[in-house]
Amino acid sequence: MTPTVEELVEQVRPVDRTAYAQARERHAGLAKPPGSLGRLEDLGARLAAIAHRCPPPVPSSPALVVAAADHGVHAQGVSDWPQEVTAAMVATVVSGGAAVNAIARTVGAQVVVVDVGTLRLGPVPDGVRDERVRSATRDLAVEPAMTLDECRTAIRAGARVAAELIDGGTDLLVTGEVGIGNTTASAALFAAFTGADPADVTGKGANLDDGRTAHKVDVVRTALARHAAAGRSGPLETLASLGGLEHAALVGVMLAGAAARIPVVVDGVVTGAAALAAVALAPEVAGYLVAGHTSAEPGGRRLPDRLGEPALLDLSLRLGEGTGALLAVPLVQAAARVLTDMATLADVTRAPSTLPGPGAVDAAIAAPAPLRGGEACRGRS
Ligand SMILES: O=C(O)c1ccc[n+]([C@@H]2O[C@H](COP(=O)([O-])O)[C@@H](O)[C@H]2O)c1
Ligand SMILES: Cc1cc2nc[nH]c2cc1C
Repeated sequence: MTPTVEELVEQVRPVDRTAYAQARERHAGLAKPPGSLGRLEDLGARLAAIAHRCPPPVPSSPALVVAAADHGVHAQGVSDWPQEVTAAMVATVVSGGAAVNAIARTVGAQVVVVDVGTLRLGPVPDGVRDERVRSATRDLAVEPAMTLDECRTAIRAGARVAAELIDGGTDLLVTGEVGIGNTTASAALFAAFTGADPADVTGKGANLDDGRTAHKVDVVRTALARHAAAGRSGPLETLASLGGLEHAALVGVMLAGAAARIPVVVDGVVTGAAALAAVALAPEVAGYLVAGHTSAEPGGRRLPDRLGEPALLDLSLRLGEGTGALLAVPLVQAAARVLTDMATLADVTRAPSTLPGPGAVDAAIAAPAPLRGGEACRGRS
């Protein structure tokens, strides 16, 4: 039985501050000037906190979950593309021809496509996980996009897919999505969860021109006013009112990953909007999320602030699918491997003859404070 949304929230425990501190201390004693691996050290310490152990395991089986759905708000003219492109891109991803497949092959990640609500007349194609809740959301500018039940069902579908992957050995979850019109829903979620003005978090999505982007801002504004007029509401109501079925499914992926103490890499503005909803539902989830890249879409630029750390990459990507998150996978693996594989300064002191410059190394490593011992975790012995 898939847990309820409340049970999923309940299963998320805080990350482990002790493992974090141990990793920080270990970093200080590794064979490098302290702090010289910069943000890779920050990430390594966070991975230890996520795994509740130091050193953290080196992720070897990353899996990307691409959640797909369509959007009723498309009727407002907020996208340059027909809705059929969503189903077409789902078929492309499952057949291996999308950008995300090229990157997944490069970084050795499994790709799982989950249809939670695309518009289609027939069955979903072979190879696509069929978790359709309904055929597209309602128009969020005029009414709640989902009922609470539909929203819960999509969250639980995402959690179920993630839990099955984790049972099968996945040790790093990567989030992705496809959904024509979903940058409008994402902008609405960013505005609702951060208090930002719609003009500051709404962009051209998949190449909308300037005039129609201004109209898109108005649509987001209308949706927020409608939602506000409906009265005070919690995170689930906000997600159901303004989000998409793929946002909800990705919330489920994030909750399940956090519950299993597995890092979850966030992609662009769409998965970022899902991350805001997940953190609003279960604040401890934030500790398990890694911002993979900064999307060029304006909302995406705000995500790192909300997660409390800069994204790992900024390559001006604005495609979605999970492309930027997947590109960050080797960084996550390297950050963990540094903590498991590197020699310590103490090891180096014991074997100075293996390093160049007779006497120079001894002198150089005499300068840093020696390991205090006891607290730092051990990597290779
Ligand atoms: O994730 C992002 O940062 C991102 C930024 C711009 C566009 N997208 C993708 O473009 C599609 C939505 O664009 P639009 O203009 O139809 O809202 C959807 O399939 C997303 O995957 C995604
Ligand atoms: C072609 C295309 C590919 C995509 N991949 C993710 N969103 C997309 C939107 C479009 C339009």
